[in-house]
Amino acid sequence: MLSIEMPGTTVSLLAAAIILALCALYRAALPKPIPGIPYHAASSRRLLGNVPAMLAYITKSEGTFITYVTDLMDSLNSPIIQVFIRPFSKPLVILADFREAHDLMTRRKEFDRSDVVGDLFLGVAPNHHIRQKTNDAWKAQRHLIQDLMTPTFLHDVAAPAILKKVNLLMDLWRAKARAARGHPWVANADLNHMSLDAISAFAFGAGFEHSAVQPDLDAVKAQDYNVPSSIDEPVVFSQGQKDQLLQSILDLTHTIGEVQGNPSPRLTWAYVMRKPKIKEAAKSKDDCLKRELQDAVKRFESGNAQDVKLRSAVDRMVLNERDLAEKGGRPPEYFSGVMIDELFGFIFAGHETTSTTLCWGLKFLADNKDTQDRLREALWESFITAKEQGREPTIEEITGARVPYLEAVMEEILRCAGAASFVDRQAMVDTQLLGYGIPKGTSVTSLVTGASMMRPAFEVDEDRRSVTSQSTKKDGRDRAWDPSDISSFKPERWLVTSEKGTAFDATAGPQLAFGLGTRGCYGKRLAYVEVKIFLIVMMWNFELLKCPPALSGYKSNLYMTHEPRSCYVRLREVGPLGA
Ligand code: HEM
Repeated sequence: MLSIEMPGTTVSLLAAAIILALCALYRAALPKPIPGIPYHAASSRRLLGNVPAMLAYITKSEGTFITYVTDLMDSLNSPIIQVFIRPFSKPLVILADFREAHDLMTRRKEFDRSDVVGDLFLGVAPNHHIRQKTNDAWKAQRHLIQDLMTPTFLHDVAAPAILKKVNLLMDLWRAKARAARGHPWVANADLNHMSLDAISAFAFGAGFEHSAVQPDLDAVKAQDYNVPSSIDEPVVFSQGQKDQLLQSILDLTHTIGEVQGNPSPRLTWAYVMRKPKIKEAAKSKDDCLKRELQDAVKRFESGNAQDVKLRSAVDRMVLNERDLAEKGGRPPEYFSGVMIDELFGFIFAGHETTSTTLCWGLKFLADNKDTQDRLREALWESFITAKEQGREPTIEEITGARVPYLEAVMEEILRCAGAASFVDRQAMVDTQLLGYGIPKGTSVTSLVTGASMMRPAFEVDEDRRSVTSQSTKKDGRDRAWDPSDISSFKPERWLVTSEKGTAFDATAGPQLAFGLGTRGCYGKRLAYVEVKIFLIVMMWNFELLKCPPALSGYKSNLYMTHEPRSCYVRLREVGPLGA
């Protein structure tokens, strides 16, 4: 047997070298606070930074990362703090000040899309433009999905398809309301499935054969339900079996939530994407997207492209790629990774964000009867012909209507929900924020429902603000909510009254729900269309009754979006079609 003998001094030197290397590694992993920006002192001395304190807080208070940093900001009395959540990485800077966030996103060229967001979608859509910095490649890729948010496309193609899906949800709710006989039931999945059907209809057309709501409706109709003895006890409805494709899509989007806030997202993705279930889900999703693209290409190639009616976002993207290829003198790449990921992007960016917003909306409306009554009155007045004829408003009536109170309700739901709870940017150079030095590469995340948005703002010395932020104030273009009712759900804050009457003012005060600036939400207009159709049709058909306090809490979960923990509905049929 071969044995290696080492002299004692060599062993000691080796041991010392290992100890030194471990010490250096330990030091490198320890948080490196950015000078001046407040932080939790004890966390700065721990390898895992704020993570242990945050987990303890979340367990104790049933809070989330959002409530943790909000409380930390309060205790440090600062609109800007830093937290340490990734070993070996720069601190994450958290900002809760609308004026500075607005300035940073709309006027400060030193900030761009952050790597944190890029990492979040790495596994499911590595080629999606959300991961790119704002450069020529990003601009070129956005051409692929141009014209999808024009009023013509939204009103003529998207809205009718979405209305069909909302109507299917109304059928489900009629069936449930009749079976529930005044009892509440949990509605998160209903809205989640309707939003998945709606965004799929936008992406693939109203004729897309997969539906998440239909099996739920079939399941409710197939069963007799016994209601509990107490009227406040919820009825538990069984869900239908989803087909393989929709289940795959749900599984894939769910993985994004698992990676959110993870200290090493790249490693996690490498692991997650190798799981057999997720690998299979990704294949099933890719096969479906390729099939949809192939069908669209075939339709356009078999006839005169000008005469083929646009049915979906896939159709528009195929035409865009054809035109871009022609202009660039290259063959079209209809089935590239970029086309596939951009298409899937509609779903991962537009599905849960919208359904979570609607879940919060149901809660706010159920708990604010006056708002609900006023909204229904405003809708009855706007769609007077439909009401008199005892029918639902048509899609033309819906898309053509401007109802100030409805717009105010939508804006207020978006403000209070904060479904996408952070808006990220990254410093591309060494720069300044609220008077503190921000090293190049630092990610800065703005809280969508933090101070100045849903809580009174922190005081900030004017001279700590950026030059551009100061000039906004001097020009009288800064906006702030009245701190006395900033936390309340109050649609009226978005209305202005003049001698011409009452109008909706989108600039009445701070709003960060869709981010801001060049990298603000691409799908914002589609989201408004979906929320508008849903609210009109839902208000037309149902009254949302208050649920018992035990089912009406405002605690939330933070996965991919900021979701209400309990979203129950108790529905009574109303209106011209009501019982
Ligand atoms: C109520 C629903 C929605 C909310 C609350 C929401 C919110 C957001 C937010 C906060 C951002 C980041 C903006 C920024 O960094 O400034 C974003 C980006 C984005 N959203 Fe939405 N979104 C919604 C619906 C949609 C829909 C329906 C789609 C597509 C069909 C969509 C597609 C996107 C895309 C592609 C981006 C990335 C844009 C870029 O990086 O250039 N979103 N969204």
